[in-house]
Amino acid sequence: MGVGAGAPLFGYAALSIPAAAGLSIGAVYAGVAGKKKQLRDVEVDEVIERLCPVMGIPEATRAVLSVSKWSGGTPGVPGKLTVYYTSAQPLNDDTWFDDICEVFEDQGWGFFALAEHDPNRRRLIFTPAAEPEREPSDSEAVARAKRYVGQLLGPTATVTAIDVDTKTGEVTSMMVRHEIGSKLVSDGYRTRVERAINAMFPGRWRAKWNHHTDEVTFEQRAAFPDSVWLPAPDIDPDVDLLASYDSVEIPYGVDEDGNEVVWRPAIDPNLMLIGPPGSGKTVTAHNLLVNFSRRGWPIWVLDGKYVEFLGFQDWPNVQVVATTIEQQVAMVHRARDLMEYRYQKIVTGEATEADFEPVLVFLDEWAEFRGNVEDWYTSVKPKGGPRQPPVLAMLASMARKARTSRVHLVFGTQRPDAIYFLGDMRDNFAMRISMGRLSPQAATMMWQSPTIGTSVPRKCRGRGTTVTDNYQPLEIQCYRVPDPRKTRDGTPDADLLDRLRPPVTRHPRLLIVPPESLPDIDASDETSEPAPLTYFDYVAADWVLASDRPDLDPVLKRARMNRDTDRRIASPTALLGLLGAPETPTKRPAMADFVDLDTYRRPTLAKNDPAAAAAFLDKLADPAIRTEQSNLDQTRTRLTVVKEAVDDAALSEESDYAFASGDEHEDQYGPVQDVRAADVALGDLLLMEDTDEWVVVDTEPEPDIIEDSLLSLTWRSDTDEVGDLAIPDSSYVSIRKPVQVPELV
Ligand SMILES: Nc1ncnc2c1ncn2[C@@H]1O[C@H](COP(=O)(O)OP(=O)(O)OP(=O)(O)O)[C@@H](O)[C@H]1O
Repeated sequence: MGVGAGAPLFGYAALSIPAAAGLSIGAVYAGVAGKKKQLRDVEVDEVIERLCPVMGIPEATRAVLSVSKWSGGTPGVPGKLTVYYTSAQPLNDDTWFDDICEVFEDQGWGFFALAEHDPNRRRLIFTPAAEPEREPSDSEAVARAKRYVGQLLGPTATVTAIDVDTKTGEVTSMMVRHEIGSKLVSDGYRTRVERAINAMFPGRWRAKWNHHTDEVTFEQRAAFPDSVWLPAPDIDPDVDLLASYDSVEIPYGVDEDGNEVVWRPAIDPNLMLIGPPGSGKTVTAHNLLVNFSRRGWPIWVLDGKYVEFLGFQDWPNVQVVATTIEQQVAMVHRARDLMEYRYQKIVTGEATEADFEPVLVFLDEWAEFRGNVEDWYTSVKPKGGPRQPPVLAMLASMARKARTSRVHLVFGTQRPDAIYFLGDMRDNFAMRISMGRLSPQAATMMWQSPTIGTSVPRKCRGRGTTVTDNYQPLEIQCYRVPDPRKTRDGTPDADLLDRLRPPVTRHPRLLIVPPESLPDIDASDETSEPAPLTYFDYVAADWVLASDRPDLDPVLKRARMNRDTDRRIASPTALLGLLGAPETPTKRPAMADFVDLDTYRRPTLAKNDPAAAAAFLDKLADPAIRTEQSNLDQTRTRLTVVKEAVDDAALSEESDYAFASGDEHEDQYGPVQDVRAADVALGDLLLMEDTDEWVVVDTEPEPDIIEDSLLSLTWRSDTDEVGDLAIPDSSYVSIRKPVQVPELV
C-alpha cells in the first residue's frame, strides 16, 4: 500500500483549497464499497505524487487534485479530474497541460484533455479525450544524432528540427540552436564541426550557419546524378536576336540540389572551359553549342583537335567548323576583324552595340592549336614577318572587345595555365567551368583556392566546377548531349538530337576557300615556280557560302562515304598498299557523278539570307576596310611582307601571351611515397589499404575533434564515395602528391 489515506501527505499550508472543492482527504470508507474506494485512493495518491512537481508544488498534497465520475470495475478509471494550481507561472509553458495529461495517462487512466479553465478559482478540469497525435519517440539514429550534436556544439545545444529518411531511418537534416556562437566565429572551428558531422553521419553533409540566431542547419547532400541530358524546351526559332540578346540565358548543368546553372553572355561575355582529356569538356562545349544554336545565334568553331566538332559541321546555325590549321588561323583573324569592324563602327558613331547580332566563337583546345600553329608557321612565315604567328597574340584583345562587338568567345583548353590569366584576361573570362578534378595548384589558378574543385570524382564524367551568379565556385553536373557524328538513327540519342535541332537554319553554312598560289610577280622568266603561299595568304582566304562550292564541302564528302571507303580505311595493312589493296587510291569520281547538285540542300531561308551573308563577307573582305582594321592582314598581291607592315605595337602589347608548349600531366600525380600521416596534405591521393583504392584527401588534415590524439583525414573517391580516417599522426600511409606544373606558376 502506498501513502496512507486519510491524512495530508505532507503539510502543505500554502495551498488554500476552496471549501466547495469537496476534497475527501479525510474520508476513509469501510464496508462493501471500502475495498474499491481504497484502491482508488491509492491510485489517486500515486498520481498526486507525480503531479505535484509538474504543478511546481515542492511537497505532495492531496489538495492538488480532485477525482470523480469513476467507472468500469475495480478500481476503474475516473471521468473528471479537477486540478488546482497555486502559481499561474506554468500557464506560459506551452507543454504544461500535456505534461499534466501525461501523468494521468501514465497511471493507466487513459487520455485526457483540458475541458475547462477557471482562472478565478485557479482550477483546471480535465475530461477523457481521444488519443493525441504524438511524435514517435526518438529512433536510435535520432538519439545518436542528438548525442553527437551535444558533443560537438556543447551540452546546451538543442536539436530544434530533424528530418529522417523514412526508408533508411537515417537522419538527413537537422536544425540546431547552440550557445557557442563566439567559438563558431572562427572558420577553423566551423570547419572542424563540419568535418566531424561528415565523419559521424553517412553520406556527404554541409552546414548552413546563421550567426545572428545562433542556429545551424546540417543537411545531407543529395547525390549528383550520373548523367543529365540537355533539356529540350520549346524555344522560338524566329526570336529577334537583337531584342532577345540581353535576356539570353544558356543553361549548361545542375548543382547538387538540381538547380540549373546558366551563362548570361550579355553580363559575362566570354566563357573559359577547362578540362583534361576524358573529363567531359567536349560534351560540355557541344552542350553550349546546341544551346546557342537553338537561340538562333550564328556559331563559328575552331576545333583544335580537328575531329571533336565534325558532327556539328552541318548543324543549323553553325556557320563554320575550321578543321585545318589554315582554316583555323583564317577563322580567328576573321573573327578578330569582325570585332574590330564593329568596334570601329561604334567609335565613328555609325552604330551602337545594340545594332549587332551576337556571334559565338569557339576557340577549343587552344593549347593544341597553339602548338600546331607554331609548327606550321615555320613553313609559311613570310620573309621579314613577325617571329611568332600573329594569331597567338590575339586572344586577350578579342576577349576584351567581346562585350562591345557582341562576338563572344568560348575558350577551351586542358589546363588553366598562368598565361591565360595575365592582365585583364582573368576579368574577361569571369565565367568559367572546370571539368573534372583540379590539382591544388590548378585550383588556385582557376578558383583562387587550393581546395575548390580538387576533390571532384574522376570517374564521374561531366562533373565540374563553375561559378554562381555571385561568382562563388559551385560543383555541378554538366548537361550531356549526344555527338551527332557518333549517333545512330533510331536510337534514343538520335531522338534527343531531333528534339534539340533548331527547326530553322538562320545562318548559312560557310566555307573557307584554300588560297591558290600565284605566279611570282617578281620573277624574271616565265618558267619560274609559283611563289609559295605565306601566312597572310591563308589569313586572307575567301569565305563562300557552302552551297556555292559543293566541291569543297566536307559535309557533302562525308555524305557520300560508302562501305567500300569504310573498308579501305579500316585496314592499316591495306592502307600501306599491301595485301592486294590498291597501292594508289583510285581517282575519285567527280562530285557531279554521284551528287545531284540541284538537290543539294541550300540553307533554309533565314533572316540572314545567303545574299545578305555574301554581302557581309564581301564587306569583311573589302581591302579598304581590312587595311583600316588591321595592318596584320596582307592580301595575296602583297606577297612579300615587310617588317613594318606588321603592327608591332599591337603584338608587343600581348607578347607575354607567347604561349609555352604544354606538357601533358594526364594523371597529375607523382610517384607513390610512404609518409607519416602528419605529412599528408589536402589534394594528395591516399591509398585505402582495405579496398586498395586511391582516394583524394579533400580537406586539410586536422586533429580529430572528438579524439584529438588522432589525426582526421577526410577523403573522396573517384566514384564519389566519402569517408574519414582517424589515425595516429605517426602511422604510415601511401600517398601520391599532385605534380607541380611550371605553366601554372
Ligand atoms: N555531362 C556528361 N554526363 C555524363 N557523361 C558524360 C558527360 N560528358 C561526358 N561524358 C562521358 O565522358 C566521355 C568523354 O567526354 P568528352 O569527350 O567530352 O571528354 P573530353 O574531356 O573532351 O575528353 P577528350 O579531350 O579526350 O575528348 C563521353 O563520351 C561520355 O561518355
